[in-house]
Amino acid sequence: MAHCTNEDMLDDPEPLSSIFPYIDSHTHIIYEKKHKYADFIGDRYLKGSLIGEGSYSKVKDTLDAQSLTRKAAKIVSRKKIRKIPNGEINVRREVMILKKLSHTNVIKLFHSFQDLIKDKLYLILEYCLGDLQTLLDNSIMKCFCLWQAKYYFVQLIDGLEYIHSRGIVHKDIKPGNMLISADDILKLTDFGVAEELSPFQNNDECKFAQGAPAFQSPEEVTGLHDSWSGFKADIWSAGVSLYNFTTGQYPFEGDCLYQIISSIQNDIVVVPNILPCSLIDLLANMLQKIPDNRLSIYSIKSHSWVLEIISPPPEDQILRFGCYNKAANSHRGLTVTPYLESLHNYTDGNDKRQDLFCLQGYNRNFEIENDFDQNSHRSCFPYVNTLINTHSVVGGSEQQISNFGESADHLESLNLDLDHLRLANSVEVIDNTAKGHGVKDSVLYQRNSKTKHISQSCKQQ
Ligand SMILES: Nc1ncnc2c1ncn2[C@@H]1O[C@H](COP(=O)(O)OP(=O)(O)OP(=O)(O)O)[C@@H](O)[C@H]1O
Repeated sequence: MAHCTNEDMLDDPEPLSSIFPYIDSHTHIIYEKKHKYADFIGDRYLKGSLIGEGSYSKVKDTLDAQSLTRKAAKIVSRKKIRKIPNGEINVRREVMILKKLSHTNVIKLFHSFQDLIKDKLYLILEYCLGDLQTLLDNSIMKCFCLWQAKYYFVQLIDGLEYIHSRGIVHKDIKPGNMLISADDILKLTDFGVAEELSPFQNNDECKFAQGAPAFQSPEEVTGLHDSWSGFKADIWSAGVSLYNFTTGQYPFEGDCLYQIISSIQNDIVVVPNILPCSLIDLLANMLQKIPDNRLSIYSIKSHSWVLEIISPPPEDQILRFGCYNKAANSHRGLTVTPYLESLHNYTDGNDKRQDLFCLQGYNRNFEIENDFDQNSHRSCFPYVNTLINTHSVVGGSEQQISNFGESADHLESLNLDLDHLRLANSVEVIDNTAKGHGVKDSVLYQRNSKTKHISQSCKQQ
């Protein structure tokens, strides 16, 4: 255990919350670093820190020890969901629906399982930086520039078109349920209240209203209808989301639920006239109170605002995760590092982690070039050791290759660039096409300011 006095603490970047203080000899406060024990979900997913919390779940940063990619583990407490009406049914429905879906703009579920002893359900999901609601809430203007609003809106419509084509009505479309991946792609999430239409049903009728009231359509909130078009209700919610993206406000508001419902039912939508006419027209037609008068996905995709090209604004006008907080990294640093250290009994002192510059690799047969002894390398760099070991047991399936991405940019998005492991630009990926799948293994590191290279032998399978 590392000890340090309170003077030492001044230079210690470790947040105080992770340090346990106690009093020694009346004069000094001695701080003892809280030990982090490696905790796996199953024998494959190493848990990192909490990245989000829902009403019955916690979402944790996770390293997939097989593919060495970053994932998000949604951990659902069954004890909590038993107290929520339909709680367990909703989670099971979400898993069932996600398993059937595969689209760029829908969150990917890699794995789901339960732990009967801990009474928990686990969903291993694609890792994202956060949701659009958080991004908007943390911005000054609370809205996107038109270019960025359109960038996300088009992806939202693509995602909706896909799920509708698979007979799924989302029922809870809102910015909080749109996650953004590290490569800035919108992912629809939270299918807990989604409805899967029966294959024998010849329409998209839904009977149960769910989701956030401010985003619900008039036909859902009034309670006057036995059923309504699920697809048109999702389009209404997408219209409310677009209104929010571009104005920072909601088209129908109120101080209480009754006022919101009354506004949705009765108020005419007012769009600020500083917005372009084509956008005003799109919003007005997506927010038509009569579902039959509302635009279809097809007409939204061919609407003039969607088709017209907007030039991107300067980078500082685009909202990014972390940009509202200068100290934060726009790609959150991987938080499993201390757990990896614990797993490998890493002790600091002469902190060789600082030497490590870049790490990326894929699959089998690493050879250590030049003077760097393999064994000392392993003891000095527990991370590399872990990664090499896990590589050696990984097969070369297409799935893993696609997890690894296609370019240096994409590799960066995998967020292996934690505090101690920074990606160098020179990560090399060759032939990522269906032809060969030959991803060139590469582990670059720097020691004593000298870049070295653990080279690869990439045989194609
Ligand atoms: N795949 C993911 N990658 C990164 N962060 C995520 C991921 N999934 C969820 N989160 C974060 O975790 C938070 C909680 O997500 P979760 O889906 O459990 O609950 P929620 O839908 O936001 O809340 P509730 O269940 O109360 O409706 C989200 O707000 C989001 O910021």
